[in-house]
Amino acid sequence: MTKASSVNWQTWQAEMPATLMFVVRDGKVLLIEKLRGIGKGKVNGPGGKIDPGETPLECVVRECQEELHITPKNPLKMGELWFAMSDIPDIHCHVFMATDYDGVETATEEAVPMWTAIDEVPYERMWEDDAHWLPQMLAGQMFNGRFEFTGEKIDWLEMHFGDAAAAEWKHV
Ligand SMILES: Nc1[nH]c(=O)nc2c1ncn2[C@H]1C[C@H](O)[C@@H](COP(=O)(O)OP(=O)(O)OP(=O)(O)O)O1
Repeated sequence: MTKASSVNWQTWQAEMPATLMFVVRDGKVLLIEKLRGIGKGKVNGPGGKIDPGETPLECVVRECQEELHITPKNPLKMGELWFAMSDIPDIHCHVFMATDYDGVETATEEAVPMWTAIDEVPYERMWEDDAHWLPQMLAGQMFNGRFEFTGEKIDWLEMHFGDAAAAEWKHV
């Protein structure tokens, strides 16, 4: 990106903390078609808003239980995403991966499960930022990313990958 960010990221604070989970097994990733909330109609991982008093890890497990009736085992934090939005609250999203889970993935009022080959992830049906970090995360890299959106379009972005990126997370 050539233009400068219009956000002061040193002082920026999100109005909404949130989470995402990507379960990966046998070369496939468990995505959802999201039926309500922010990003309704898009493909994403399960996840949602962090409740007051909840940790990101507690939230992502609860959201997987609510949305898909599964409990991910040993979730590993992989990244943080900072979204400065134009028309919805700014979001600080904690992204996790897991390779195993209890339960049977089940469609609910919130989500329809979609096992997808890692090389067939439908980025055109996802938030625009996902193509900037999900391939790298699925290849095992930790990351952080800052994005400015107007509506659902990215105006500016900055991504970092690797251990140095994890050192910049605002929350462990
Ligand atoms: N730019 C973006 N890219 C992305 O991949 N996920 C995003 C995103 N912006 C928001 N999300 C996700 C993160 C989180 O899982 C979700 C937060 O909104 P939701 O409305 O789904 O929260 P909840 O499931 O808690 O909502 P309700 O239960 O409907 O109140 O949206």
